[in-house]
Amino acid sequence: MASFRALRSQYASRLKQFIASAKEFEVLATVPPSHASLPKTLYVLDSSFNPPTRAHLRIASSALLEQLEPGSRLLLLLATQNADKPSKPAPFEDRLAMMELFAHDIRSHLAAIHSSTTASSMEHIPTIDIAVTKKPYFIDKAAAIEASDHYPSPLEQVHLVGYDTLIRIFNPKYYPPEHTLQRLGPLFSQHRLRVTLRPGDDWGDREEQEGFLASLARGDREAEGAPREWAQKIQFIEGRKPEDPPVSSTRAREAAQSAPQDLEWLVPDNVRQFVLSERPYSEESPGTRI
Ligand SMILES: Nc1ncnc2c1ncn2[C@@H]1O[C@H](COP(=O)(O)OP(=O)(O)OP(=O)(O)O)[C@@H](O)[C@H]1O
Ligand SMILES: NC(=O)c1ccc[n+]([C@@H]2O[C@H](COP(=O)(O)O)[C@@H](O)[C@H]2O)c1
Repeated sequence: MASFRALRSQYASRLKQFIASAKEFEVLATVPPSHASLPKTLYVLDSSFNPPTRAHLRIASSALLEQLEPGSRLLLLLATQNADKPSKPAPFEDRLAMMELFAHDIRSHLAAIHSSTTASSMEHIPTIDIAVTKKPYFIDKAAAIEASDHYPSPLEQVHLVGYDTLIRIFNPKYYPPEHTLQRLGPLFSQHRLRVTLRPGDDWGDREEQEGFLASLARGDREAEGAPREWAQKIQFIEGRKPEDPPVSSTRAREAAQSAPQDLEWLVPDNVRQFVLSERPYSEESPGTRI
């Protein structure tokens, strides 16, 4: 693995080229870098990776463990523009460097689980792509990935999101000028969502979250343009256990500033080393921002 500084500067220059280009989506790196076989399923984890956390690790690895076979591929996707937060002149290169370190964390995690069940080889551990997009909405991210010559076509995408993001995908305010959910049609005709429950004060308890899918399946959202059949394209996954503390990037950024010992359970090992060594969230650092 390259040094943290070298990683950051590699990504800074690749990112600059991407931003200056007309491209909407680009794979900047692949872990491991060798030529991988063509994927049959593409799992996509879109995040701000600010920083990648153990929640992201669980979301990605539980999906990949469902079918640990050659043919699954994971795409870690960073959007240079967010649906809600204003874009800022950003040192995204820190996040991209952390995404690459996170890719190694995911592969080590999968290898450790795999080797405890079989005589292991890294061959079965999925390849991970690190990519950027200029598109903030999932419908456009999915279309930009489809249009990319990096992957075979057609290829089913499984978007890995938390419950809070599912709610936002189903908010008609994002789909002007008609503001109907029909715009999600192309996403659900070809792709799926794998949603991790995120029980808590902000988004309701587990029963309330499961109620979302039941309501969609009953046809309660058809007047807004969401046919009941879409419920079959959405899989709900158990989140953290009630006794475990909630993990978020916000909490990891706070820990980096005031309780670095908590980073141990908030972020995976390689990411933690980067955060402790490069201090992207310290007051003086130009990397501090949401
Ligand atoms: N603890 C969690 N449980 C379930 N889903 C999660 C969790 N953490 C993140 N996700 C999901 O992972 C995706 C990427 O997360 P994101 O980068 O927004 O992390 P975050 O921790 O919510 O960030 P921040 O705290 O900076 O708002 C989103 O779809 C989000 O819903
Ligand atoms: N309707 C949508 O597709 C939609 C709505 C809100 C957020 N998003 C995206 O979800 C991702 C996570 O957003 P936050 O970092 O704000 O939690 C971002 O890439 C954001 O642009 C998409």
